[in-house]
Amino acid sequence: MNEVVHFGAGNIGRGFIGALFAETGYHVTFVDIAEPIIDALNEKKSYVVRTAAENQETIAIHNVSGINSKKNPEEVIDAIGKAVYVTTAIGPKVLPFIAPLIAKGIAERLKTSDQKLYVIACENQINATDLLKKEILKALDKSVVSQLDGRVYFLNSAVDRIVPLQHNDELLDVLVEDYHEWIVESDQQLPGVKGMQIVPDLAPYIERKLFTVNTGHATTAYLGYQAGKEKIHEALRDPEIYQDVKATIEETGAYLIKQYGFKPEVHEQYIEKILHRFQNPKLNDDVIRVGRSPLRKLGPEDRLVKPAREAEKLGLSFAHLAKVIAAALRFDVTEDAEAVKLQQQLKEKGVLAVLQNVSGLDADDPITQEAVHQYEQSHLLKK
Ligand SMILES: NC(=O)c1ccc[n+]([C@@H]2O[C@H](COP(=O)([O-])OP(=O)(O)OC[C@H]3O[C@@H](n4cnc5c(N)ncnc54)[C@H](O)[C@@H]3O)[C@@H](O)[C@H]2O)c1
Ligand SMILES: O=P(O)(O)OC[C@@H](O)[C@@H](O)[C@H](O)[C@H](O)CO
Repeated sequence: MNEVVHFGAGNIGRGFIGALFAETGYHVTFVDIAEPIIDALNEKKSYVVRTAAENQETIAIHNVSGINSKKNPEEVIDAIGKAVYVTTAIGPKVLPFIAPLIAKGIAERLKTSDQKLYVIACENQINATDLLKKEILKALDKSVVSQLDGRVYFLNSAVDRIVPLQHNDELLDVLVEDYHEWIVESDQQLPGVKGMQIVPDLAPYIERKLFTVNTGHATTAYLGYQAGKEKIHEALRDPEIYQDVKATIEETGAYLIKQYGFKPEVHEQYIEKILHRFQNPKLNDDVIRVGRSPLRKLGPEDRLVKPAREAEKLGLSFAHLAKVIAAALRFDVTEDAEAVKLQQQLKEKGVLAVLQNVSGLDADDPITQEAVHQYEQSHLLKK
């Protein structure tokens, strides 16, 4: 049986990427640091994925196991030696921490195997695999780096499936939406995986996904949080929030259409489909999950600031995006380490310094000015 090593046995790992591999017929070794999940994987060797849909589908996932990378890194190195794919879904900021172990696995593998290995980061970040590759290369000797060509391939990808926080009776089971899309950039055929789509140029796909699904999601979360909503579908029941979310992804849409030549009517259908997905009450998705890690989401290349800057460059509207940037600054969730850091920085340094340091936005940038204006307005609103 062909082998896959997947880092991150969390919601997307078990509910999407790992599940697709297992359904295709691969054995999936999940690598994680969450002991209970790894123990349960090794004990049960299976779990169930259920779709949050009217006609619920129940998919039994078999041929899975786990390795705790903190306790047994040498087992991870062995598993990489036998794998066809190494994939990740752990969050982009964690990639640099797992890269040295993947590098060790690759170095050992190259001593004995000529089989091709495909490395794919499945994270919500543009070119996440490039980032992982850079970190892996840093950890490898030059003599090993020179052997990678034609043997180890690093492929960027875009992943789309909403998997909320889980509240199931069984620890490993996962509730997911039925919609899913996994697009991998490659100029050659890859060993088959059910549901994986291969394209020669990922840019239009990843930007369309990140700047529509994730921009719209973040907008719902941050405006929803400000309005005291707990759930994404509840936030969208508020007509004002719904209008703001739609207007924000119309702004990113105008940029995407101009940049990539998407047909406006087709893009409009894409937007409508996404709004429909967000409103699924069976997902019961939390505002706090979707708004998580606001420092990452306010980053210069992420879902809010990047499309605002692109719109600005093209002379398009960015007022709604600026409003969401302001709302993100109000995300004050004590369980979220980045939200705590953000609020601390706002208190100590002020909003202009935060927008400069976190988002790379200068004080005299019209996006900054609009965001600061909205930030002050939202303060008045809150009181
Ligand atoms: N949940 C979604 O709807 C969704 C959809 C598309 C993409 N994504 C992306 O997928 C990635 C994972 O998201 P998620 O929702 O599955 O998160 P999650 O928190 O459910 O899963 C992440 C897993 O990574 C593990 N992990 C953390 N640090 C680790 C380390 N050093 N070594 C090994 N494992 C480690 C955690 O223990 C956890 O099990 C993120 O980049 C996210 O943006 C999520
Ligand atoms: O995972 P994040 O924190 O980058 O973003 C939160 C959600 O928007 C995200 O997980 C979506 O559910 C997902 O990207 C849908 O494909």
